[in-house]
Formats: sequence, structure tokens, C-alpha cells
Amino acid sequence: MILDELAELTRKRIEKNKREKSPEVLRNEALAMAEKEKANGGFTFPFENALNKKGLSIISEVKKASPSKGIIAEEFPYLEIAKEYEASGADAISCLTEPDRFKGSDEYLITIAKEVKIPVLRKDFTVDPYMIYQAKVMGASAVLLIAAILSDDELKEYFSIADSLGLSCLFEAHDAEEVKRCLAAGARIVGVNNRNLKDFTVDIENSIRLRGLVPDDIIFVSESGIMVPDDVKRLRENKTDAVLIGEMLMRSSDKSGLIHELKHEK
Ligand SMILES: O=C(O)c1ccccc1NCC(=O)[C@H](O)[C@H](O)COP(=O)(O)O
Repeated sequence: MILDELAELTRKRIEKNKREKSPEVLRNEALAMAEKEKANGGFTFPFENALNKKGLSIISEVKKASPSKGIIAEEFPYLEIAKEYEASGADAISCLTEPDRFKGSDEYLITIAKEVKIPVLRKDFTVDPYMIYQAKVMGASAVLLIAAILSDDELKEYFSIADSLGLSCLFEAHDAEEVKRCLAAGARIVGVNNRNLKDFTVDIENSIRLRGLVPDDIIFVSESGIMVPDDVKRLRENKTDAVLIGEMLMRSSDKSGLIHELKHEK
């Protein structure tokens, strides 16, 4: 399955990263940042706060390419795109850092997090605690934990590391079993992926079906395959707290107008 391939590619990339910066050095940098925040009033978990606001929140993704679609944006002024998302009322940004199949980059995240005020999610295939410390040092506010590639123990351990650094976790599930595993691990944010990773078909009904499994005090996010404004309307009517949108926004010639329409559509 594609996720196994992505997890394997990521493990190799992170092993290389570890040779460039040791886990100990990286961890100390991340802990120093966390300590500083604690001393300055404590963690604020901006990603969760952004999704907890009244009304539907929008996580806008900066996405150049994907395994299912190949190149989505030939031109990719990622910082301009992120700034446009922010200026248009997006609540958070999702930044893909996976380089091989999504043409993402750590540099994109570092630059965006420095230049925008809204929180940034590191959208990557977290398979090693090292990646959580990296996310902190890069300036991210949240990391992605995909239930399909992590064991129950890893979900709990990675959540605890992220939490201790003031990072939120978007737990990603594809089916009912994975939703239950995310909740058992303590998830405060559960995202249901609408993309079937076996055949790449998308169906927002996956989020609709699984919504009832997530208690109201947990943030519920619908991810992927949101292709037209009516999809957002349907999800909003089904008590979705936030939507994560990549391709629809990246292909739009009027990102600002589209975000405005999605935010205000009733
Ligand atoms: O987008 C893909 O083709 C994909 C394939 C395999 C694993 C993950 C994939 N996408 C990850 C994402 O984070 C999406 O970019 C995100 O949910 C937005 O999806 P979309 O709105 O459909 O671009």
C-alpha cells in the first residue's frame, strides 16, 4: 500500500537527517524552545485553538504534488500562497514536508511558519519521534499521527512527546477501528481521511459515516477529497469542526475568493 511505501521512504530520509543532526542535539534544541515558552506563560496550543473557534475552520494546504495526482502546481510560490491563505481568513496552514512523492520540503515549513501568524501543521508521515522534535524546531504548531502506520503504543508515545513540547496532534483515521484507536490514545483532534489509499478514490461520505464515533468535545476534521463548495456545506451540516483542503485550493485561480466563500457559506 502507498502508506507503507511513504513510511519506508520517510524512515530512510530521517535516518539521513539523524546523521546530519544527532537526535540528542535536536531534542535539546526542541526542549529549550519548549522551556522558553513555558517560562513565558505556558503552551497555548494555537492549532487546537484555531480549530475550536465558532463555525467551521479551514486548514488550507500548501501542496505542490501528490502520489494520486502527480504535479498539481507547476508554479509554486509557496510563501505567497500561505500569505494569501492567511489574509483570506484560513484558520491554519497544512504544509507538506515529504519531498519524494509530494515534492514538499522542510524549508517550506520553516519559511511559512516564520512569516505567517496562523498555526502551521507539519503534514508528513510521522514514523519516528525525531520528526516531532524537528517539527518543533521548524516552527510548526502541530504534527500528523496516522493510525494506519503507527501502533497503539506509538500513537500514545508520539502524542505524549508532542504534548510535552506544546505541539498539537492531528490523529488521522480512515475507518471506524482507527477512529477508536485514536480516541483510546487520547486524541484531542481526530481527522477522518476521505481518500481511499488503496485506489485513491475520494468520498466525503467517509467523514459523514464516522462523525458519530467522535465525541463532541473532540475536534473533528474532515480531510482530503473536498473538491467543491457543496462538499464543505454538507460537512458543515454534519457537525464537522474543520476541513483540510489541498487540491481544490491549489487549483483555484482565486484562492482568496474561494476561502471567503467556504467560510461564509451557510
Ligand atoms: O494526496 C494524495 O494523493 C495522498 C496519497 C497518499 C497519502 C496521502 C495523500 N495525501 C495527503 C494529504 O495530506 C492531502 O494532501 C490532504 O489531506 C489534502 O487532500 P486534498 O484536499 O484531496 O488535496
